[in-house]
Amino acid sequence: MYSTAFLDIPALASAGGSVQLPGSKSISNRVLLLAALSSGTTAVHDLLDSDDTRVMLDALRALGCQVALAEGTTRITGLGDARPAAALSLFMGNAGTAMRPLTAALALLGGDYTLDGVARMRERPIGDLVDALRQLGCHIDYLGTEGFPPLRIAQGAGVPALALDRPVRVRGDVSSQFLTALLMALPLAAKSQDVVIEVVGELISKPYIAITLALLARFGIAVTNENWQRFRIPAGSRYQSPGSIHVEADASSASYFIALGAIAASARGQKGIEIHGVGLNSIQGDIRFIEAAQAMGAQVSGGPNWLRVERSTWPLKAIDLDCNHIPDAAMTLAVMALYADGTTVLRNIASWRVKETDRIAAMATELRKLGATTEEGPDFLRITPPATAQAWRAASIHTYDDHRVAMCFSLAAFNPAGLPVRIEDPRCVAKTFPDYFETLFAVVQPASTGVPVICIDGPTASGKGTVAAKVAQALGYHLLDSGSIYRATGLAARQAGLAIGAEHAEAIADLARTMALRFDAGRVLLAGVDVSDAIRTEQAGMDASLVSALPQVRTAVVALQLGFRTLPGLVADGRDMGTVIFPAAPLKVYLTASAACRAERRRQQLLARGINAKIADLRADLEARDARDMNRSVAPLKSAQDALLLDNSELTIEQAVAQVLAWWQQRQPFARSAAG
Ligand SMILES: Nc1ncnc2c1ncn2[C@@H]1O[C@H](COP(=O)(O)OP(=O)(O)OP(=O)(O)O)[C@@H](O)[C@H]1O
Ligand SMILES: Nc1ccn([C@@H]2O[C@H](COP(=O)(O)O)[C@@H](O)[C@H]2O)c(=O)n1
Repeated sequence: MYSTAFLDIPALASAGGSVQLPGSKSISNRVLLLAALSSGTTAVHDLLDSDDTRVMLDALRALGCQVALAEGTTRITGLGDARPAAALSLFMGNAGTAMRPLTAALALLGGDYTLDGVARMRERPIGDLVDALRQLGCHIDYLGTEGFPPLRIAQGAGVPALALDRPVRVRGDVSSQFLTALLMALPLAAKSQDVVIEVVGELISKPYIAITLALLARFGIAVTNENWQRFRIPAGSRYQSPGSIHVEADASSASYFIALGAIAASARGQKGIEIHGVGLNSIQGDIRFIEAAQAMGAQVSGGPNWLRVERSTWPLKAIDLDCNHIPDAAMTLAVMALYADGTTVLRNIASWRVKETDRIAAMATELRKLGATTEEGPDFLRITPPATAQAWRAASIHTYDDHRVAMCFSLAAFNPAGLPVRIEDPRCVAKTFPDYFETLFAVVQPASTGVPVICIDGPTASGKGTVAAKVAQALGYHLLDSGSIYRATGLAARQAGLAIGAEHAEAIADLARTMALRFDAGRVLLAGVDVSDAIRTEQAGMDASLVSALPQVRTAVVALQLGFRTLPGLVADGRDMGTVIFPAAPLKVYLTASAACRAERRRQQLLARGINAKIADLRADLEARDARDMNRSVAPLKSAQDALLLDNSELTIEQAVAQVLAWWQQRQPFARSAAG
């Protein structure tokens, strides 16, 4: 997951391969609550692991449910007749699928609870649900603004006598989650008589209600659906754990990859994108996004648990669509509209205004930043794509703490202008799809501009490694510590009993080419053994300097280094990154510091490892190493002609990092366009 301030996605050209989607958020949180309300233990397979499901799990644990995770299966032991003795404060984050159903369930369980969430949750309406529960006789108070969280459910003395002799009425035209919440909770009250729920107004998002009904049936509650207007829960209803249940992958998450297949040219040798975990028979309403994508020109095939999507009509066809049946996935259509042959209109999407953010306003604003023309109404959005490739702009997409905004705008990186897209706060995808960007990067290829590389070269102990690691971390880029490749080669040569010199150049080059070197979470593994410390000694540095002077060895490790250049970008540190390995890199830094300063830094570094070395010796060693690195015949250490010099003798690490990042920002197009 990317936890950086922003994530720059370079211009993309094609896609191909297969993706496995995470479990559905809607199904996961419904299953968790139903398992909690049942007696016995339910084994939940493929549960989504995300912010919103964690919120639900935390709440269930606080209520007294046992939750155990082992080998990808979550086991929930239901509450049975147990109730928490003391008052509980529950934090719901921004998870509507936890806040609404838990409010109803807790009101019907009895007890004292406070339910709150993040600032946006306090703006998301819940009044219609609370009204319905109050009608029944439940005691619920608002602790802030009327109609919005935080709430207090105050039924320490137990659930009051409920008015079940008449239908419970709830509005269906603001959020279908209110009805879902009642449907999941009211079986608790349907003991000696049927409970009837009556929908007031047109019921929106019926497919989500269909999911609720299907899952209730799996947990033993057979609700009668009377034309989506009345729902009857039969007397004597009891939640019964199915024992084991599988969570289908998220159909809304599939929308980004369906759109990807529709937008991106197939990568060489590939036939579009294959999506696993959800298929044509999905119980989720958002699967009907496929029909919308097909209407725009996508070619979609599939089976029970998989889909394949290929680009067909190009440009895509503009559509005018009532999106009430696919409220979440329809946001993806708004970005597909950027690639259409005219104006697309998405209608009947008023519910977007009360989601994680006001999604109509958010989408309109961010699409405009890219160069599109948009018009928004109370329940529609009209999108006209940029008229020409030149009319596209590199935008920094504000994501409003809304996972779907972040995910769907990643697809703007296929713009014909070859511009990158900046996604602000990429971590927000953790709500439903923590590894979204990693999954995307595994199946897309960059445009001709390539994957960006920042090179940081310089002499020994100038701070290259430290600065490079921090720059990479700030940008979410990969890191190539090229020195460690030479260090590992030196170690491998010693282990093989080879003296390091020209006479063994071929043998050492063979070792370098074939050694099983792996970089894993900051550790260096040689033939499966962690050699991170062994290659950091002063002797290993000298050996590295010797092997790196052998031309055969340098050639042997070129491909390995080039292989690090993967999406979304690379920071490479070494001696010849900017001069030889990545000569076209868009930013090259030559990082240096005075010899005295570098020797002192090295002394401090060794002291931290409990090694006391003389500063004069250290300085002599590093000057000898620099001299060899600078004077060897191949790829000598020198500043690339187009490198920027950074002498950090007088800088802190943070200042050096800030300078490199500032130079990188100057090379980005976002700053200019973000204001526009
Ligand atoms: N302003 C600074 N910038 C970078 N590093 C600094 C700075 N001040 C102190 N240091 C310290 O200098 C030491 C050497 O840094 P580092 O190991 O990153 O250098 P290097 O150039 O990668 O060395 P080598 O060439 O041996 O791999 C580290 O302990 C680092 O914390
Ligand atoms: N691109 C590179 C990187 C390193 N070397 C040689 O390896 C030695 C060790 O490098 P460190 O950065 O880990 O200290 C270094 O002294 C160089 O001789 C290289 O040649 N090219």
